Amino acid sequence: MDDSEKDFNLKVVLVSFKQCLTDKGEVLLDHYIASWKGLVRFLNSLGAVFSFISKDVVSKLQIMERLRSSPQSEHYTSLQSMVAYEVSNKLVDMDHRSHPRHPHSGCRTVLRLHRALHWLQLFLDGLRTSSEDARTSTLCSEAYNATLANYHSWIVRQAVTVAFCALPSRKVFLEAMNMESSEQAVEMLGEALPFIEHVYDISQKLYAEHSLLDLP
Ligand SMILES: CCCCCCCCCCCCC/C=C/[C@@H](O)[C@H](COP(=O)(O)O)NC(=O)CCCCCCCCCCCCCCC
Repeated sequence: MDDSEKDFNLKVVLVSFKQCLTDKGEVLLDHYIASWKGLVRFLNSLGAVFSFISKDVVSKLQIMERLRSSPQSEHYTSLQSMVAYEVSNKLVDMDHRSHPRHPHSGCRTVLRLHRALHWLQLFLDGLRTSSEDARTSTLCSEAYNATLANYHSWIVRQAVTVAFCALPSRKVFLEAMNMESSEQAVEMLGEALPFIEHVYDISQKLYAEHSLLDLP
């Protein structure tokens, strides 16, 4: 963790998920993208071993930013408006095709990030509730095996497992959050997690209602 990251506070990133939600329960895409950019910045601070992961997230965020700055941008203000627009205009590949027509639809791109948000939620909760001597790599892989692993190829799963071994101890990880103490970091996780869970739950319900949870 180099000094320039010292002023970077994970709490700001995790709590920023709160801004994604409107009082009507919409998930605003600009804030969703901004929160993910914060997560990528934190991930990059953990070391180059995770660069293959952050590169994939950055490429997906770029797809979403292109949609947000396209002539159709007003349809992409929220996940709800995005789903309504892409589904009603048949801009989403609903099943595997030999020649995908919409390989970079907003719906399928956000679905990949949405699944990763579930991993993050389980990992952070594991970090929060585990004992002092818990191994971060175990917490990470347990959360991964319960979520993203189900959607990844064998090769990706192998690469991820190797990357997990590079993770610092729980104590060092909590310190990397730039809070005063481990206790403060655990408390912060308890405050921030509900915001992530709320965004995840609303997105999950939206995707389930439109049968979009298995987009290729
Ligand atoms: C803290 C260490 C971070 C461990 C991250 C665990 C999840 C690892 C997932 C690795 C996948 C990377 C390779 C990409 C595979 C893609 O094929 C695959 C599918 O996309 P496609 O259908 O377009 O191909 N991509 C994905 O599933 C997206 C994966 C995104 C993973 C983001 C992981 C979270 C990053 C934020 C970490 C911040 C940690 C903060 C903790 C205090």
